[in-house]
Amino acid sequence: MPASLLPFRIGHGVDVHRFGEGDHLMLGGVRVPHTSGFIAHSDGDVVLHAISDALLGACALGDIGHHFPDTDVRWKGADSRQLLAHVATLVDQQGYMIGNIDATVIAQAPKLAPHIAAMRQSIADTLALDIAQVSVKATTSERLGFTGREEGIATEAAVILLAKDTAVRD
Ligand SMILES: C[C@@](CO)(OP(=O)(O)O)[C@H](O)COP(=O)(O)OP(=O)(O)OC[C@H]1O[C@@H](n2ccc(N)nc2=O)[C@H](O)[C@@H]1O
Repeated sequence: MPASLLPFRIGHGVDVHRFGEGDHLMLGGVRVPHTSGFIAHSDGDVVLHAISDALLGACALGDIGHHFPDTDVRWKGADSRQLLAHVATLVDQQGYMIGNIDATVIAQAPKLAPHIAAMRQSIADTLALDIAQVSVKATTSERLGFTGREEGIATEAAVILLAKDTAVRD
């Protein structure tokens, strides 16, 4: 079966950002106060980047670095919700709609539980999804590795896409 006719496509994305100067982090489109910022060309939103990479991966369209090079001045300080929204249009152009998203933030700090609901809503709003289609979780790495040493934050995301011509409608 040609890949373009697959009724479902899954994708997986990963992103990492190193802590640097600053007093907040952008995570899932939400401003989270912290003792550091991210070192990044854009706003460094590692959650939205991992989700964007998962959506691009599901469509075999490469990765965010290919679509939004960190050498392109257009993305300097960019709100990563713009990047995610653009990726969503690429998914739509491929004939797919987003089924659901599950992102896991790997961070020793800051405590993200208070911000999860806002992240889910921000992602759902950006992608015109119901919040029930968007999951965001957080976990520590038990103080192991670069995340455990609070050198940065990683995020992994999984998505499933449904072919629009086969998606079950209400
Ligand atoms: C979002 C943006 C916006 O400019 O920058 P940041 O705000 O994160 O800095 C970029 O899209 C962030 O792209 P991202 O993909 O995370 O950056 P990197 O990890 O540095 O990879 C940049 C490019 O190099 C390629 N790459 C990466 C690692 C590797 N061993 N070989 C490669 O060829 C990747 O395919 C990617 O297209």
